Amino acid sequence: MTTHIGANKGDIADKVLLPGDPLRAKFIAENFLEDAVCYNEVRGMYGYTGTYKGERVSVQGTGMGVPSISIYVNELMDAYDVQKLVRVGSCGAIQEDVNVRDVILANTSSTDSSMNRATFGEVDFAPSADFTLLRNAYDAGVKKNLNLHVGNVFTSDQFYRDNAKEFNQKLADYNVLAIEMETSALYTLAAKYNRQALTVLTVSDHILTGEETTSEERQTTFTDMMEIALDAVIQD
Ligand SMILES: O=P(O)(O)O[C@H]1O[C@H](CO)[C@@H](O)[C@H]1O
Ligand SMILES: O=c1cc[nH]c(=O)[nH]1
Repeated sequence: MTTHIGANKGDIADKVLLPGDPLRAKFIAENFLEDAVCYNEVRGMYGYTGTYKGERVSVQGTGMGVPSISIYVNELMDAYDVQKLVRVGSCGAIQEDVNVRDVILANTSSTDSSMNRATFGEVDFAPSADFTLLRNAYDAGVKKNLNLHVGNVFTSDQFYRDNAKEFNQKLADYNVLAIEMETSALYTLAAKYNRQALTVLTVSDHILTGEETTSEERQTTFTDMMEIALDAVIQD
């Protein structure tokens, strides 16, 4: 047991999918895992372990934002010895050629989170994806004929930002593909613990055009992302 996860060591697989939304964790467990068992309900942040194509896999909700995902990822890596972690999240696109429901693989993440400044001071640490997981997910996405993008995403500390238009335009000018709220922390912690991590995102809304999906769709229908994340995490 840890402060936020009510599981015994061994209840959690060494490969874990990480949706922000705990109900997306439940959906993945119910629709993709065989013999799924719920190991965590603390704070309603569901965690399940089952098998996918014969491999033991867990799925753990992380909540929203860097402080929340950092709690779960620290505990998963430190106390449960999790080795491979793939975030399956939603994001808002800021490029014209990235459309709602497209899938993004984050090879790196920029951020305004203070977490890395607290660790590195003046140095800008570059949080990066694990190459093997990235390659596996890319190959799985190509096989499924997805509209796939690989690039830099922005991990934001704010969902609602005062100077959003100007700020998002600056990010877009520097070729950032989309905005979400957790990846920089996941990649930084993976580097610290020497583990493998990747973020796979589905574009839930387009920040430039205003097009968006419903909360139900965000919870249950981003199945291409879920499948390529599962296929990536079970491969060597
Ligand atoms: O859909 P999830 O995984 O929660 O990801 C995105 O959605 C939330 C904001 O609505 C933030 O957590 C953001 O990163
Ligand atoms: O963090 C997020 C997620 C989806 N859409 C956004 O605009 N931001």
